[in-house]
Amino acid sequence: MSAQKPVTVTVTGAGGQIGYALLFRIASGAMLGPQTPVRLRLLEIPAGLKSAEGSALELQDCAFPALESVEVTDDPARGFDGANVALLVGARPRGPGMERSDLLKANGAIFGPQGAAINAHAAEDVKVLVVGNPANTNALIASAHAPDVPPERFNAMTRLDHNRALAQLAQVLDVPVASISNVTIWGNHSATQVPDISHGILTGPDGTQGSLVGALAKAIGSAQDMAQWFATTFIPRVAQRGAEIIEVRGSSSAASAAAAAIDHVHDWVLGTGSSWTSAAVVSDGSYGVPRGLVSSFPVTSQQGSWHIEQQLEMGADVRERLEVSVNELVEEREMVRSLGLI
Ligand SMILES: NC(=O)c1ccc[n+]([C@@H]2O[C@H](COP(=O)([O-])OP(=O)(O)OC[C@H]3O[C@@H](n4cnc5c(N)ncnc54)[C@H](O)[C@@H]3O)[C@@H](O)[C@H]2O)c1
Ligand SMILES: O=C(O)C[C@H](O)C(=O)O
Repeated sequence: MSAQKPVTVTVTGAGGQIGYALLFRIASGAMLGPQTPVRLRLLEIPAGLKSAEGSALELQDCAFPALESVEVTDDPARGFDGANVALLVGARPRGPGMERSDLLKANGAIFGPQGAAINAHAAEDVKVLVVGNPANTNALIASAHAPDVPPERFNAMTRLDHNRALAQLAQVLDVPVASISNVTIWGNHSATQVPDISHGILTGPDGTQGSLVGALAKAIGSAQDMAQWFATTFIPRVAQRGAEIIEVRGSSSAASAAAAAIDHVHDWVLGTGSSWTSAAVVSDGSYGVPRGLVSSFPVTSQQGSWHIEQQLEMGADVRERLEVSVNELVEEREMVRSLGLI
């Protein structure tokens, strides 16, 4: 994707909460750079069209220099036609009394056909980020219906979990977020996700780098207190932050989810540098995660492709937690298989 060439970006669920927080940042150039012309396609179901059309009017009123066009449609063939980047946000939320299998079934009916439409109509270089929950397995479903698109191009979003972890750490250490690097979220975007700080680096104001774990032990009191804080405060805080937001706000995270989607695609397309981030990508078998599952890993991006960081040492605790999260992904895959969705 060259910098000046127009990029077609499709957003599903564009009339929803995340859509409203996402569209204006894409159009302003926050995702692909201010010099990259963007053609936006807003894909909705009929019930969401009015809301998406309202956003299209507001986008026009912003007069963003990089925004070439906006089109609203409820036709997936048109919505994904020529798409270079597709953000699959629209999903069926969990309703009262709904089981996980009901949710997977309802979303299979969305992500299967959308995967097929991407396969048939998107640009050859399409990159797909699934945000709608359950994101990892929805990405698996969409990818299964797009046999001509390499599975590496279907990602699920764990960048919000990654950003949440960075923010919590920065707060405890009273340092800028940007001074913390090489933190990882492993596994599923669910309460079983595995935040891991064991390789974390803290960069001081003078550029010197030290161990994040060491700095935390100092800030919290001792290595033992730090381990206790990590297991009983930090991990639940990060892994259950989505539920906390729902409780406090009355609906799920929207602006922070949109910001994370912007970060994910920005880094995927424009590169990460040497520090890694977290993204759910198709497993190549690394770290014992079964091949083909969409699982979160530490990743860097160069020239538009993610690379899973290799040969990181993994402590017993991280390994055990990852096994639980991966087992959940395996169960979800079995469930969608038994429902005939993949
Ligand atoms: N991965 C993450 O970190 C993360 C974070 C926050 C939210 N989410 C998930 O993102 C999803 C969207 O959240 P939201 O707050 O924007 O929800 P929302 O209900 O406000 O909006 C969803 C929109 O999707 C549309 N939609 C439904 N089915 C569609 C289809 N087949 N095609 C196109 N559009 C369709 C709806 O009409 C609605 O406008 C939810 O599944 C939520 O759980 C994920
Ligand atoms: O947790 C949720 O259900 C919403 C979302 O996935 C989040 O992490 O905020």
